[in-house]
Amino acid sequence: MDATTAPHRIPPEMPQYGEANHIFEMMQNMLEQLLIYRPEEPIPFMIDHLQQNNDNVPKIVVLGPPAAGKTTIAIWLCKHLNSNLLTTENLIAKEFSSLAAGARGHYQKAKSVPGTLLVRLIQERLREDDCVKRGWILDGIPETREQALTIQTLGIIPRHIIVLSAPDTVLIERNLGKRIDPQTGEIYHTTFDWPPESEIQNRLVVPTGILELETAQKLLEYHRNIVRILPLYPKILKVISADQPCVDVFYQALTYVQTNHRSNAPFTPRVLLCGPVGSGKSLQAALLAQKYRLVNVCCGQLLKEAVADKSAYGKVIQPFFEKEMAVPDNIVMKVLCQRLNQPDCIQKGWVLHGFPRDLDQARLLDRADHRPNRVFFLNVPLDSIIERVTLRRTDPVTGERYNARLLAGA
Ligand SMILES: Nc1nc2c(ncn2[C@@H]2O[C@H](COP(=O)(O)OP(=O)(O)OP(=O)(O)O)[C@@H](O)[C@H]2O)c(=O)[nH]1
Ligand SMILES: Nc1ncnc2c1ncn2[C@@H]1O[C@H](COP(=O)(O)OP(=O)(O)O)[C@@H](O)[C@H]1O
Repeated sequence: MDATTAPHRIPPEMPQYGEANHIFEMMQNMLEQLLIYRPEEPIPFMIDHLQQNNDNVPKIVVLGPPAAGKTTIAIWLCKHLNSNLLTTENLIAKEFSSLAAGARGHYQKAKSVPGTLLVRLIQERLREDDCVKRGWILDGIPETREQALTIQTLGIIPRHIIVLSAPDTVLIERNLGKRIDPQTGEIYHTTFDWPPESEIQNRLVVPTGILELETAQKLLEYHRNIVRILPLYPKILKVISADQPCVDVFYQALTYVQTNHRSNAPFTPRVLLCGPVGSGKSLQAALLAQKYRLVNVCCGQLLKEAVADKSAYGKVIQPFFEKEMAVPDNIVMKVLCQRLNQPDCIQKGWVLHGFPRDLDQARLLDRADHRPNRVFFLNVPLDSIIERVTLRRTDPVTGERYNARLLAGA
């Protein structure tokens, strides 16, 4: 094959650098902001965007019916993630803001704020330094599809959306026990979350809007709106049952908001299967290689092939095989790297098993820039291992491995 038609050899360090530094996601976020804001001067805008370096700060929305625990969970997430809580109440309470003053007027009259005004308040708040640097958590906003669409067009794109859910009857009952600490804004409950300190107990107040009929009306409004909002966020939302202890809801929410979504970045799987002898590494490797068109790299097999081919490395390895001694790590690494550096492994990706077998070998693999991006440990009880290995049969012609019990049953 002449040089002009040979596949371009992509050094493995290129895709690995892109993955390790999330270059694709960084460029994708910047492109998104450019298209949303369409700045007159794109280059200064991009420089400013990159200097903000806030692609990975929390950008969370907590939705749910009344009494589901939105505010409770949002407050706990804010504390844990050191981020900023945005609620209708604290947005309109903002001082020295004509927008907020206008919104307070509406809220005092109708106990609600017009959607367009609320979204402008959010936009104003998110431009502030603390939200840019430490992210934000929106509690119960957007309330309608129209608000969600306006928020999106303003470039306010959440990274995670938590949707709490619980039966209406549970929520109506639960809301009756809601109590608020007027000093700290903390939320408690007469049954599920009563403060131990008598000083706090004595100053708790009963919030408005928690009576059965009021909660039932809010539930109707919520159910009417939520079914029109959720389709706008197909890939970034998680529904969590709020009909369980607060702490359990919180940890499920925290786990979710701390995961990164699968990005559209080009991804070359470099899979490592670890596990004791007989745990099924070879079998799973063959299945993964077939399903995802990966190169199946069995370290033991590579060494045997080198010896069988009488290659330069094979001649060095053979004496170790004959004496049934472990082949030195540096020689194993040379054979392995020779295989992993081949175009098929770089372009298709690989599933490696039988190496590393210890920490020194793992460090050698890491230093050789063949870092796996998916690692699985096959954990099998000892008695199963013993049964499998004793029942293992290998086809001397193909090298295929079988289980005598499964063969007998075949
Ligand atoms: N029941 C059962 N048997 C399995 C499974 N995976 C593998 N085996 C059998 O267990 C034996 C060992 O499987 P292998 O895939 O060779 O295990 P391995 O981890 O590659 O073993 P080594 O290469 O020696 O470390 C074979 O006889 C397989 O047929 C499994 O998931 N369930
Ligand atoms: N998972 C839960 N189990 C029991 N009570 C809860 C739970 N989540 C919240 N609460 C209580 O229910 C009441 C309403 O919680 P709140 O966070 O204000 O809900 P929302 O903001 O969704 O209206 C509060 O008294 C709170 O302590």
